[in-house]
Amino acid sequence: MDLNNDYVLRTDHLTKIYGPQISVKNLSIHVQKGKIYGLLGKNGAGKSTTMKMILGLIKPSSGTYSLFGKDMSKITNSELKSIFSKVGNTIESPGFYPNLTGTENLRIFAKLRKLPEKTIESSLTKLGLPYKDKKLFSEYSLGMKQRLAIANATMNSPELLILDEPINGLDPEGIVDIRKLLIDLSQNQGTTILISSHILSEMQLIADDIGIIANGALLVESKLQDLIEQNSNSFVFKVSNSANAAKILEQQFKIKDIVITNQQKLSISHAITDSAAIIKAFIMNGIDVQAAYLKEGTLENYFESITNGGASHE
Ligand SMILES: Nc1ncnc2c1ncn2[C@@H]1O[C@H](COP(=O)(O)OP(=O)(O)OP(=O)(O)O)[C@@H](O)[C@H]1O
Repeated sequence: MDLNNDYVLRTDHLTKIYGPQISVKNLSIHVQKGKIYGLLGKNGAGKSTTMKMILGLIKPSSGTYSLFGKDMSKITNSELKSIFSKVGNTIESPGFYPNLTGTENLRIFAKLRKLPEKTIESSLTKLGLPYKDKKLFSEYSLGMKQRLAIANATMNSPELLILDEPINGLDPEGIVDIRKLLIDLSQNQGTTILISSHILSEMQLIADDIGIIANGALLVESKLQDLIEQNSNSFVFKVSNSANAAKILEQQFKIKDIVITNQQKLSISHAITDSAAIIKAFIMNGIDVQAAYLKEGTLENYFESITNGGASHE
């Protein structure tokens, strides 16, 4: 990534230790102005802990971070207030009152921020929630609760929006709505967004940049596009003898970029068009073929390969 860029948020070796547990380890991430940054990791990877440190909800054990160019370990209380007035988030998960409606709940937060009534209506409408209806928060579905949290976080048009797993619990229609909203906020309003998720197919559709964390440590930080291009399609064969199969690919088909995964699996690091001819050649040489398929260069496949196991899909 371009390290000379204009960062709205930057962490520098941020670390959080709970007793024997290192929840976040030397994490340095760089979030550029107006971009959507996807913080990706399995459950327990350290995403929420990172976000809580950035929001000042928990204190880092070591390391620093800056918001809007200000080193947060060196700022005054009044600067702190003005910086956080430009940040919206869904992590503090405002104690929404169960016995109030969505509108009544947002009205409380709007009053605290001195926002007019019309922002409540427009925030709710943008998130597909009813304005001034009778449904109590306690009767909301998980998806509606998520939408209300995002409506609350975006109500004061924050410059930086920090969203912890905002699409968890949403139905497909809800996911599309949130995707459109976030892309609109980033592209048309210049909002910078840090979003955590383990739903990689969705992150591939919205993120500009990504950081992948595992066991609290950053494994990779990259422009999403670069990462997808560098990890393009591959073609996989599951066979009875991968060493012999590799020889046939090299000698008969002049294919060079072959990766032997194990005795029964190998892949070619690009898409191929003559898989039928290859399978025929394998069989004629006494090699059984259990499977032959194109593995797309998706974020999900990349994530699986570097985290050694696969994303959580719950
Ligand atoms: N207050 C705490 N005390 C002790 N350990 C904690 C505390 N908060 C988080 N942890 C641990 O730190 C690690 C990272 O947790 P964190 O919630 O940041 O992960 P996450 O990536 O957000 O995962 P999830 O998606 O499940 O929330 C986990 O092992 C968790 O058990």
